[in-house]
Amino acid sequence: MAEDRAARRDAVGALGDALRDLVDAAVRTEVPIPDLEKAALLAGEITQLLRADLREVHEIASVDDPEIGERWYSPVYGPGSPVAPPMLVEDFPDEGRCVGRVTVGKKHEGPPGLVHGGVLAILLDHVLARSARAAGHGGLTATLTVTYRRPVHLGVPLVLTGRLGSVDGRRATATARLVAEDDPATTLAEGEAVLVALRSERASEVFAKTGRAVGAWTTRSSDG
Ligand SMILES: CCCCCCCCCCCC(=O)SCCNC(=O)CCNC(=O)[C@H](O)C(C)(C)COP(=O)(O)OP(=O)(O)OC[C@H]1O[C@@H](n2cnc3c(N)ncnc32)[C@H](O)[C@@H]1OP(=O)(O)O
Repeated sequence: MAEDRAARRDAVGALGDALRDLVDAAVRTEVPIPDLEKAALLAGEITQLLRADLREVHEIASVDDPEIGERWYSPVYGPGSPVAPPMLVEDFPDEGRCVGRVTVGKKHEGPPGLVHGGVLAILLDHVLARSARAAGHGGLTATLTVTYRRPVHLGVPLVLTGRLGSVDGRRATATARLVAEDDPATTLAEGEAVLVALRSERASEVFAKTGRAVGAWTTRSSDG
């Protein structure tokens, strides 16, 4: 079974890579209209193939690991997600820190040539929540503050560092910083968040429709 899941994860990742290439080509192409029309038909055929067996919208993917918290279709880091940049994230739980590495492409453009501010917010939110989660203080984002200091260009390798700050009961704070890999001294954007772990009875209520225990995403590790 474990081997089946590993093989499926590989296949999901390969499809994700192919679809991200497709999305990149789709948002950059200047081919003639007949070619656009042909591409739309071909895309429809792929959709039909995949729709033969779909999860319900609340169902967790068979490739996911809700106990650890990894999600194969995360819009931030999911190997299977066509909309994920995707960001690669490394956890340093003992330091309450995580580091994300990402290069944002055309599909996430805001002002011409620049990364959309909302996309920067999702990337910051992820490393903020994840730095707390990695250190055992998982929770939902209650507040998120983003400060945009410099324009962030498409196609530039970026590094995001999230750090757990204080922990007080179910509430934790975290801070994050975004820089270009080749200019780590210049802050491009900063994030601050308050993360609140759900009470376990509330978590059961909120996530009932998934039919699974999802503590990895919502509660402190000490809550089980
Ligand atoms: C390996 C893979 C990793 C995976 C890593 C995962 C990364 C995923 C990142 C995704 C993060 C998200 O997008 S999360 C999704 C977006 N966020 C949400 O959907 C949250 C929606 N909001 C809510 O459900 C609620 O408002 C909560 C849970 C935030 C709080 O409700 P509650 O649980 O009833 O809280 P309550 O009892 O009132 O308060 C508990 C304590 O928190 C404080 N508190 C509550 N709200 C706030 C607030 N906005 N600012 C300050 N403090 C607050 C209260 O004062 C109290 O402190 P005291 O009196 O005890 O001192």
